[in-house]
Order: sequence, then structure tokens, then C-alpha cells
Amino acid sequence: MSKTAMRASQKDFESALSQVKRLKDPGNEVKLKLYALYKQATEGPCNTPKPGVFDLINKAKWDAWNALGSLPKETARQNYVDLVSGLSSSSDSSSQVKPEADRKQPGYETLVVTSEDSITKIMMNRPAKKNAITIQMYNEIMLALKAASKDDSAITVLTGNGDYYSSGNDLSNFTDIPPEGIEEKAKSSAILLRDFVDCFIDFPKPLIAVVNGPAVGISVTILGLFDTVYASSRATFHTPFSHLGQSPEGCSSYTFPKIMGPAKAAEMLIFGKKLTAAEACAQGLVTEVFPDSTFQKEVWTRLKAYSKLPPNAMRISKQVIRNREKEKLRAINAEESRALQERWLSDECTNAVMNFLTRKAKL
Ligand SMILES: CCCCCC/C=C/C(=O)SCCNC(=O)CCNC(=O)[C@H](O)C(C)(C)COP(=O)(O)OP(=O)(O)OC[C@H]1O[C@@H](n2cnc3c(N)ncnc32)[C@H](O)[C@@H]1OP(=O)(O)O
Repeated sequence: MSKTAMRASQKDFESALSQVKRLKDPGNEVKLKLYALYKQATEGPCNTPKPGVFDLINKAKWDAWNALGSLPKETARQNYVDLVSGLSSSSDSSSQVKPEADRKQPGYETLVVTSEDSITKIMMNRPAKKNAITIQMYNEIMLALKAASKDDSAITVLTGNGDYYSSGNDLSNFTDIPPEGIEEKAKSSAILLRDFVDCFIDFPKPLIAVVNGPAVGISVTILGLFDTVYASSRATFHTPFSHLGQSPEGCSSYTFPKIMGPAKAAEMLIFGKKLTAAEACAQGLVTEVFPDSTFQKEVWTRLKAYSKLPPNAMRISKQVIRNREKEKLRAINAEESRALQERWLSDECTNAVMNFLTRKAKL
């Protein structure tokens, strides 16, 4: 016999009433339907005066109940039981979490990109190399950001897999010299760098860095272009550009002095001072630090709550906060990229990279 042909007993109705309390929030429209059916099942047709036009909530409830007209109490009880049973089965199936491998978006080799709960998560995925950023990874991050800017997620997160957030530019990027020579390599790298940083400058939705461990070089400098930076207490922030014969990028020559003042920015960007997570937070580069033991749990709970906020309002707020600086940031990015193009051809830089690659030097 079909469910609707059955008559719901008082016991079925009472069990639906207790089941409804355990359901995930079904949204206002369904809540109004449930309210109306409950009133109809227990009191019969709507019998109270219509609330005033400014009493919005009670008026919506009254309208929903009144719309049921003279529906018999028994039918309302049955409809209530059926509605709750439908909601329970769909909420059971949506609470079955698929393993990450099944949810991951195809087409990325150096990243794991997933979208759920209105959050697109871009995870750098070279843990054995401390998530050092190869040419392929720069390109894939740009692709993932462009896709995330158009998908239906409300917020986008960048994070790292393993013990590091990222050790920055993969220093072996400099070893793959094309037949056209080293100048050509420096030129194409500067274009890649500029395009990469532009993607962060132009990203239209709230962008959050979940810094799960130490961060080096370009993975630190671009943090000034994020809207929120959450860090594990294990994270450190290191920009050893002078040690590498290089100069700052990611618009940090502008964002860092603005965030932390010129003196603190110079210590990081010129002298390569490494900051702890607590120091980075005190200087405004990091929004909040969480104990490493509860980092993932606390951060994702927070982000899931934020991702439920109205997405258009968040986008517009970001625009209002950031848009007036965009042109300036693009010009700074171009200037920093030009300076680095020169630096990459210098002996200081060549020697530092060779020392790392031949294992003579680490940070
Ligand atoms: C298109 C170009 C755009 C350029 C933009 C400009 C960007 C600038 C920067 O980002 S500058 C910062 C560059 N990064 C570094 O200088 C970090 C170098 N790495 C280290 O000093 C150390 O590896 C470490 C301190 C990050 C970690 O040390 P440790 O814990 O002892 O681990 P290992 O050194 O054994 O590392 C494991 C494994 O990963 C390889 N690796 C780590 N980082 C990098 C890197 N940045 N580039 C290349 N390879 C890296 C390391 O060699 C080991 O590999 P192996 O197991 O030996 O094969």
C-alpha cells in the first residue's frame, strides 16, 4: 500500500513531531509548511485574526495556515507525517560524507580542489616537497581560482597538504633553461609571476588562507591580498629574499608596510626575519591563530558558518573594500615582477639557488 493511501495514526504524528526536532534546518519555506500543517492537524482551519502587515513573521505563518482552507485535520496530519519522512530520508543521504577522493575536481595534478558546503577548497598537494610551487602548480592555481570565481561557492580557501603550507617557489624552476637562453627564462617567469599575482588581486569572492604549517617566500607575500588568514600555532612566516639574491613580490612591497608599518615590513622583506604565527598575528598579517591540535576542526567550523552568509553581500563588501586599490596593486605587481626579472639574472641569485639545489644551503 502506498504511503499516502495509509492513514497516519496519532502515534505516527507524535513520532514525526519528535523527528522534526532532529532534522537539519530545512529552510524557512519548509518550516512554514510544517507549521501550517501542524496547526491544521491540531486546531483545524485557521481561526485567529490576521496579524498586522508589519508583523512579518506571524503574518507569514498565518498566511501559510490560512492557505490550507478547510483541509480535514486527518489529511493535514497525514501530509505532515509524509513531509517529515521525506525530509528525514533526504537529510540522511546528504549527511553521508563522500570520501575526499570522490569529491575532488578532475584535471589537477599538483592540487586537490573540492567544492562543498558553498566552499571551494584549493589544496596544494606536493607534501613530500613541502608544497614548493612548480610552474605547473602556478598554472593550476590560476585555473582553480578562475573556476572558483565563477562557481556557485560563496568563499574560496587556499591551504596546503602535509606539514607545510608551502615552501614557496620551487627553486628548480630556475634550472629548466630553454634553448633561447636564460634571459628568455627570466622574462617568461616574470610574466608568469605577474599573471599569478593578478589572479589574487582580481579574485572577486572572499579568499581565505588556511595556513596549516610553515610558509615561505611567495606563499607568504600573497597573504596581503587575502581577506582572512587563519594560522596554526605551528605556522611560521619567512620571506628570505635577500638570502636568495631576490626581491619581494606578491605586492608585499606595498601591502606589508601598509599592514604592519614600514619598519616591521623591512625586517621581514629586507632582512628575512622569520615570524612565528603569534608574531604575524600581532603585526596584522594573520587574522587569528588556532592551537595546532584543534586547528582544522576550529577553522572549518568557522568557515562553514561564514559560507552560509548571503554570497552577493559578501562579494559586494569585498569589492567596496578592495576595488579602489586594484589598479595600484596591478601596477605594483608589474614593477615587482620587472625587478625580479633582473634579479634572476644576477650572480647573487644564481649562487643562492645553486647552493640550495646542491644541498649546500637551506633556509
Ligand atoms: C615562476 C617563478 C616565480 C617566482 C616567484 C618568486 C618567488 C620567490 C620565493 O618563493 S622565494 C622562497 C623559495 N623557497 C625557499 O628558498 C625554500 C627552500 N627550502 C628549504 O629551505 C627547506 O627545504 C625547508 C626549510 C623549506 C624545509 O626543510 P626540511 O624540513 O629540512 O625539508 P627538506 O629540505 O628535506 O625538504 C623536503 C624536500 O622538499 C624539497 N623542497 C623543499 N622546498 C623546496 C623548494 N622551495 N624548492 C625546491 N625543492 C624544495 C627539498 O629539496 C626536499 O627534496 P628531496 O626530498 O631532497 O628530493
